[in-house]
Amino acid sequence: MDTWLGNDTESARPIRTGRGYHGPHIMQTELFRIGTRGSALALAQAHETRSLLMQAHGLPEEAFAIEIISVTGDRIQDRPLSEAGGKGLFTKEIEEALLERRIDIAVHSSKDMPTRLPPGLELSAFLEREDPRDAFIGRTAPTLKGLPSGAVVGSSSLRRQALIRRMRPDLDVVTFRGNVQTRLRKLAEGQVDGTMLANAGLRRLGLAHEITQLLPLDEFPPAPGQGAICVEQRSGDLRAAAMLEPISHRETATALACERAFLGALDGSCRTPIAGYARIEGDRILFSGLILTPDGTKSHDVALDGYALEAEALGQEAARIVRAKAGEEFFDGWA
Ligand SMILES: NCc1[nH]cc(CCC(=O)O)c1CC(=O)O
Repeated sequence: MDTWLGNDTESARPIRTGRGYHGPHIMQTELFRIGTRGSALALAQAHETRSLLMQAHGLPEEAFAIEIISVTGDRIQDRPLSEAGGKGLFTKEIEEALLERRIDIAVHSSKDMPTRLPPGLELSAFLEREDPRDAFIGRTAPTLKGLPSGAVVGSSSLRRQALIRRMRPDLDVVTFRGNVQTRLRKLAEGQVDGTMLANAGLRRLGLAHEITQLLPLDEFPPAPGQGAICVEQRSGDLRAAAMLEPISHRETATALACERAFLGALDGSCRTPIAGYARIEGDRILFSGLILTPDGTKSHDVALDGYALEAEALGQEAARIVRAKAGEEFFDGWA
């Protein structure tokens, strides 16, 4: 068994943790393995999670191993992911590693997580959410509204493409893939006049200075889960649950339960432009959702509030409302 204190019985003493849990099931000297994709953003998120765990449990860095796992979504670079089909392009191999016990937890962007997880796995922690807004990075104009007619904006997200077309039908929206750094390089090379990325991701990468405009939430609502890191574990793994419990952020978890219920009830796939954002105020939750056609010409919105305790039911209710407003034919053409 790998331990970070070595197998020498002298040094393999139990660790006292600050707020510790001391159940007999917990082998505190055993390495805790954190699985992640290898992109710079994924690694930044895994490091952030590790720091929080170190702080919460008074553990040194050596208590953790960060395991990089290659996923299909990162290997496909030549076509839009919506064409590659299937859900979980960023999660499948990582979830296999979890189920095979090669890792103890997996750190993800909530936005990339399918609403239904494989049996035996669960999302057991959501870290405090970063700013959920989308950011515009303009090369020839600082704002989306300031771009001249015919300017080219690159985005790989169907939601962003639809929202840009809704706001500026006169722009040329092109598919733009690659990780954050690749997209910034393509922008600098002049392939496009501007691009959109999540403020949260840019901040985590120390690239917030590249942003020329932050889009308001009402004009440019984010994807469900945007800006929130989530952690997945095997159901019933008490050691992982105890490790994650102190770093989980309750308000974020509540907001995410609502947003993911909305997405799940709409059966959101990669081909459906769906936006949804929930915020907590005291014991209340306020949700707004939007569905669009990919060309941005038609959209239906919904805004609801309720008790935070009913977050999931509120998300489902919002989905029913927006579905009824849109009519089933709205989904037919492009579902
Ligand atoms: N699909 C890629 C992805 N997944 C999560 C983020 C941003 C970080 C976040 O939303 O937490 C990004 C990049 C982007 O949209 O700019």
